[in-house]
Amino acid sequence: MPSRRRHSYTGGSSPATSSYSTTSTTLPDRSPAPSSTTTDRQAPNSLARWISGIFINCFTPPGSVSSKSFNDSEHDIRSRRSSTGSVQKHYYGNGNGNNGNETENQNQRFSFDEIYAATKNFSPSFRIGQGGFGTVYKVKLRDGSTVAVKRAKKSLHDDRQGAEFMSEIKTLAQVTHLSLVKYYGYLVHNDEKLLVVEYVPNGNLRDHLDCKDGKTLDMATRLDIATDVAHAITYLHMYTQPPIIHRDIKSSNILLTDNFRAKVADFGFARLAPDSESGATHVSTQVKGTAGYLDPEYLTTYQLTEKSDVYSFGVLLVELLTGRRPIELHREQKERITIRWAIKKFTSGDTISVLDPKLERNPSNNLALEKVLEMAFQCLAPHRGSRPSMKKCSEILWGIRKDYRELLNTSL
Ligand SMILES: Nc1ncnc2c1ncn2[C@@H]1O[C@H](COP(=O)(O)OP(=O)(O)OP(=O)(O)O)[C@@H](O)[C@H]1O
Repeated sequence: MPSRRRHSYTGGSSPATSSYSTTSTTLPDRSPAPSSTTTDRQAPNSLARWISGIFINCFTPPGSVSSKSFNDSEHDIRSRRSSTGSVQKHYYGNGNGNNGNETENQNQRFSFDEIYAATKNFSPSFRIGQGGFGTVYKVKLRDGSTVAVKRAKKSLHDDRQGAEFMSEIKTLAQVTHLSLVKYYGYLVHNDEKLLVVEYVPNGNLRDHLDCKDGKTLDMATRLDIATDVAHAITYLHMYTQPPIIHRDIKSSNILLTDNFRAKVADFGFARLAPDSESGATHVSTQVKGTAGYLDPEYLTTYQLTEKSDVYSFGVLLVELLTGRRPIELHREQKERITIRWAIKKFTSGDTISVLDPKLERNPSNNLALEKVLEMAFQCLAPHRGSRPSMKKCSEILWGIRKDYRELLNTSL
């Protein structure tokens, strides 16, 4: 498992963007939602300071989430005071919530008891992952289907985590796309909260880049994955109403199918994007995401737009091509921040040296590296206004993939 690096930036020292220069071309933004915000502050000065800021500020103050993102009335949540005086919330769906099992899922095909039995009381042998939200289990249901169950950490069962949990559910419930992990439902049972989602069988992208299964992802597969992810985020930004900003695009949130197609997971941090009609912008009092992937302009302004996802996607592209994590602390200083190192190499004309050493140097791989990196650096522009939309990224990637295949076929 990759180490967890989720951090919340809580203010204090001014986080900063990099002083690097990107390639000069600026792609037109075709995103329908406004990506500029009411204030456009000065770009900060140093990526290094920004990174260190993240490490210094790596905590989330309890109760600091500003808004509860689940609408009680919409979901028939009935609050009542328990004998101990604490407020308990119960979720009623189809009326099948017997034995303390309550579910919001209208077409319930699983119950808490079933999941509890199938995992032998959440035995570690059914565990497939661990994240900030809690532990993930692989569960075979009685109808023969397999699902992934995310069990919320008990220590996080406070209002803050509750809001996050509801946020994830609400967001997931809205979206259906081949390249997004499907939502099935959730269960609340006493102090247990379980989120039930589509099981994606082939692990996460980070583990594959680390060759945990002993096999290297070839360039064609990496391009397919990049294209799938671009399509999924484009869908969130353009085809959901209101638009959804993922907020936590990273390699451990990219899950792979048996055919190595990508599905974007983990909407726990997702928030609804600014409403394009009203022109409102989301100003959050706390920044969430993962160190190394966070948009520096979001860190400075606290204003969230789709372009924050574009930035994280740029980091992900560099990770896909180099095989390196966004932050590699074991390396010498000048190579620790992978995007900085890659940008330096690219601008000095030494692009080829950043290619994942596990990949063959050949004309088609070199072409893909050059083209994808060029686009990645546009995504990483310090100012969001200079970044392409995800739709534009999808189009460019599609073209790169086509050129790559053609060159590959001619050189065979
Ligand atoms: N739907 C799923 N199908 C298969 N495996 C999954 C699924 N969801 C999560 N996993 C596995 O569990 C791991 C942990 O997932 P989780 O989303 O809880 O945390 P994370 O993305 O690694 O970290 P963070 O909490 O910081 O986002 C994933 O990296 C993946 O390997």
